[in-house]
Amino acid sequence: MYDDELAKERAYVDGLYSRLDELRAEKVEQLGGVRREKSMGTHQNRSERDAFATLYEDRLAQLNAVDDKLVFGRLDLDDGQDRYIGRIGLSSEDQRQLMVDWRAPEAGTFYQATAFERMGVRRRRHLMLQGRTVKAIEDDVLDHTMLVEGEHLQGEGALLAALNSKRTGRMNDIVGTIQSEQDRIIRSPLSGALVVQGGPGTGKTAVALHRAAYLLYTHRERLQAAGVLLVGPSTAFMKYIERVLPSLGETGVVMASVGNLFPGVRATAPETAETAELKGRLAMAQVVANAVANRQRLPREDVRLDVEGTRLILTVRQVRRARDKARATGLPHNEARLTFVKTLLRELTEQLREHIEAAGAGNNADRSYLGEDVRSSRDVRIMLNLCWMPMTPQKLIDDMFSKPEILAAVTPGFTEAERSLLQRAPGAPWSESDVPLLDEAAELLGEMDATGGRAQASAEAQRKRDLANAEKAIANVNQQLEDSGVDGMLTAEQLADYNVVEAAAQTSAERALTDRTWAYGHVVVDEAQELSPMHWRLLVRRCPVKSFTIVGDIAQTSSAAGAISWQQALTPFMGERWTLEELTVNYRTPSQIAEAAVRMANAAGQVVSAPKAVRDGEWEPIVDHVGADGVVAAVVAAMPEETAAVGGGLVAVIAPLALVAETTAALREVYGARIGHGAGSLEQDIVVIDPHEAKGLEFDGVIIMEPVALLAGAGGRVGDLYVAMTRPTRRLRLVTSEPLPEGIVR
Ligand SMILES: Nc1ncnc2c1ncn2[C@@H]1O[C@H](COP(=O)(O)OP(=O)(O)OP(=O)(O)O)[C@@H](O)[C@H]1O
Repeated sequence: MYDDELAKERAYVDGLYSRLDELRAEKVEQLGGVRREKSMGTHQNRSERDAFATLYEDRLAQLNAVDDKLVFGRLDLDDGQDRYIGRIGLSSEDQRQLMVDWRAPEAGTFYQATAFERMGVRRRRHLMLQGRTVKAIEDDVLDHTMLVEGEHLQGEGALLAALNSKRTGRMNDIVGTIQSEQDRIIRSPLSGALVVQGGPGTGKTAVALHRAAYLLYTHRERLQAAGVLLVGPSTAFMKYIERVLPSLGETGVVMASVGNLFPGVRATAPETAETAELKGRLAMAQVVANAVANRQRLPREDVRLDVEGTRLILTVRQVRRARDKARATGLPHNEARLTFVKTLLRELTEQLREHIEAAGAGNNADRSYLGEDVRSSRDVRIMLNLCWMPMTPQKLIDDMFSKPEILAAVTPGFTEAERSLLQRAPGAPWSESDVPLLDEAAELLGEMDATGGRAQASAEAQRKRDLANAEKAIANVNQQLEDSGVDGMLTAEQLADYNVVEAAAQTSAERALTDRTWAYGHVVVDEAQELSPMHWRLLVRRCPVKSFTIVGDIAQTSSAAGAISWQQALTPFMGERWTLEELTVNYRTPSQIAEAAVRMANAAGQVVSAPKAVRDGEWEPIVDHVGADGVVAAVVAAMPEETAAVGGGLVAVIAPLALVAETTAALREVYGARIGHGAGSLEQDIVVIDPHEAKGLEFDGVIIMEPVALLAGAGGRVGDLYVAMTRPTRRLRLVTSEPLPEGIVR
């Protein structure tokens, strides 16, 4: 019986792959066609062909990316029809539906139907493929009249098979085994902010990625031009997840770690918890505003300026009036500078004219050069810059933190201790908590080129005003819709429209990455508990319609600037416009290890959501007590046992930052290139990382070094140790020179 069914499914799946190959060949043919014609015809013809070429290339890339496990399910329905569910939709040449895209409404029952609520489904079949071959099938029979003796197919559950598979250092999609509580979240409406709270391993990252793919599919018209931004905690994490969306047939999502959210800056410098917390406070927005105002200075007294041998006087009053006029434009600093400079140049030119006329010197021809004389005077240029210096965000923030007199001037109300937390050397590398400050500065400074390329500056200023108007209009429309109880997402089209500013041949994603003012249609934030209020302020700027998916676990917060509750973190930015969903099942960590992590957190006085683990493991956590100088050696000694236990899987050593380098070196002496460390080293089978880098990742086996140090480094929170303990899918070992934190051992 089973073999017959298997043979039938194999034949059907062969047919699906043949169709996929046919479509691929078609696209290759079409692409070849437009490429051959490319150099001919008018400019318009060429650009049309370029557009077609891009379209075919995208479709071809999508067809290539979905090859692995193309299909994973089949539904048998009450009406006698069956329906195959796969990564994309496929139809035969005569438009017969062969396979439904998992995101289509009619595929929803594959994830939602239960024996209690069948939703018209008699049987759900999981097809488990290896390469292009169906290796096994497994049925959930929902209609019990179908349960004929001997017909109920057995086999290891598709879910457990996925969970028990060895980790590769890259996240896989879960499209074949999405559980119903996850599916409900993935398919939630687009508008507003959705917060997904869930303990470790509950699939938050998986859900966030599948939701991004779902939203792009379901709201393609609204989202394709504006784009979707996905924000994660670190570059190692972004690398870990980077293959998931392409495997779901989506390549257009813009992905950025928190440190990369400001174009042109890669912020990775470490920083103390106290400094990060202080820089993350909302009060820093005012500090940055003060720093900008500080660059709009008045001279202490009237100044004399030399213009071609003539002495002119610039009064404090004149400068103040010009400053007020420039500020009244409401433009950002660099753009308002034009008004400031023009006003003073005009007044100084007038003064020069009066001097020359009074002296009876010069003729009309000379006078036309007066303006130029004033503009090119060294004294005048220096004075104008001193009073209103054009600035880049980088220079503003760097000066503010490295020049004590500026720092003191812009931080009234701060204590000396707080100022010393902010102080640093000029040109010091950027940290993650600098990113929102740079963004805030860029917002207040505007574009640099305000006097040089005037046409460009005024076009840019016009664009900014248009953008601001559109945002205002959106806010109004949203408010009206909200007041009348209607979903407010009509506005994404408008967004898309005003993003199409310089419609170049770039994709939205490419443009969005380099454009700080890009307004996304939706933003997905992973590990969101780590974000400071200033980070949230930046993210809301990136998505004025406030359409967000926010996933995280409050108990895993380890940043001192991070969230204590979702309410506290989000209310300042979203008001009450957010809803909370919870995920309750832990798919990663075996019960023995998950329970030890919860006991440890509880013993430290922290309440954590304790999701139910779907699997029991083979081992309780293993503990090695060693002398203070024996920790590194103990890790090296334990490694053969650990790698053997996970049989070729991935092993991670999670160490306090201070021990990472020494441990990596000691392990390399034995294992050479098998040892990776730091971001992007997940291809090796043994890695050494610190708790920050471990966020969001998972490994077959984990060795934690000095758990007490992880607790101590986290400023009273259990986040780092809790995160580290919940990374393994199979085995956990702790190597400690101090008494173990309470709760870990039963
Ligand atoms: N429905 C599912 N089917 C198969 N695997 C799943 C499913 N849900 C989650 N998983 C697997 O469970 C593991 C944990 O998922 P994920 O990393 O998304 O959890 P998380 O909630 O983001 O965890 P953390 O907060 O601890 O980083 C991953 O290997 C993921 O593929």
